[in-house]
Amino acid sequence: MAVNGKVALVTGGAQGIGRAVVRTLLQNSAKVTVVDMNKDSGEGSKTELDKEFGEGNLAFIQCDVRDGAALRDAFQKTVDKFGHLDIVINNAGINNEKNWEKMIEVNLTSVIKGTYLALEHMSKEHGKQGGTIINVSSMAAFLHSPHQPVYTATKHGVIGFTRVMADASIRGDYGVRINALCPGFVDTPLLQSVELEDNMGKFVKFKDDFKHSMNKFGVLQPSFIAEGMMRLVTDSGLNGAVMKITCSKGIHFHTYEPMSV
Ligand SMILES: NC(=O)C1=CN([C@@H]2O[C@H](COP(=O)(O)OP(=O)(O)OC[C@H]3O[C@@H](n4cnc5c(N)ncnc54)[C@H](O)[C@@H]3O)[C@@H](O)[C@H]2O)C=CC1
Ligand SMILES: CCCCC/C=C\C=C\C(=O)C/C=C\C/C=C\CCCC(=O)O
Repeated sequence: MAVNGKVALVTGGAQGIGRAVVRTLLQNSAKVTVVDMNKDSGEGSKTELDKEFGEGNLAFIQCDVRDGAALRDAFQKTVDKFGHLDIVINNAGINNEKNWEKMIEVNLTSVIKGTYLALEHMSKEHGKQGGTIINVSSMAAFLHSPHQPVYTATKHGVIGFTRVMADASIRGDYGVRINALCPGFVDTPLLQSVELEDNMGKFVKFKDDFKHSMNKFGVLQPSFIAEGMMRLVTDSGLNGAVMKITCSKGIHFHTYEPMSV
């Protein structure tokens, strides 16, 4: 899929990985809606990106992705403003082992909601023209990040859900590609949460282990994750692929046994 003239919606796009992805989409002449709960960084980012790429290409909608009605409204507003929807990146995520029920809502339930809403606006089943969905998981889904049980569970969940939906899309002829992206450690504000009892709860006592892991595996830059994301968006041969990005191997794909049915 060529990105020029396409319309994208990125959750959690106000900072970190999401912001880098938004910037790359704008560089490639897409129209983009950022859906994020953080008003200050969302508006600040919009001001900067408007200066760089011109006004009218980027919309910011303040929205907590856990609020299903508000998320639905954000999708509708994107279509009302830009005319259609082609690319949805379910990226918003948190690290909070203390409030783990909230983390499941943000990291998994909202990815499911975002995927179903994306299909309503893009699937041929709904009379739409097709598109692509990328759900952000993590290398934690493969390495079972130590002392991070619920974060790890949510990221496993994102992969399972995404792979099944990719298969459903083929069988149902939705015309929508659905992929998961799994970065290793990335230099964003989320990474700093590892130091905080408010985020890690009783697991904060293992913060030195986490830092050791980061030193061992290395920390990626958000722009490199955006590069991987663009490959998933543009390569129409990749439905259902699970992309991994690490310092040691760069951008690569997880391989699975073929399904027996
Ligand atoms: N930073 C890292 O090392 C890695 C991050 N990831 C995943 O990448 C995704 C993005 O993470 P980062 O950019 O690192 O985090 P970040 O904390 O820098 O940015 C996350 C963005 O999501 C927004 N957000 C959080 N909860 C929200 C909610 N309920 N509703 C709407 N917006 C919400 C925040 O306001 C923020 O702008 C997450 O899903 C994360 O789990 C995956 C692997 C590694
Ligand atoms: C384990 C500490 C987590 C701190 C929480 C904040 C950020 C979350 C980060 C991730 O999602 C990534 C987690 C784990 C995988 C890290 C590296 C894998 C690299 C593997 C390799 O290079 O082969």
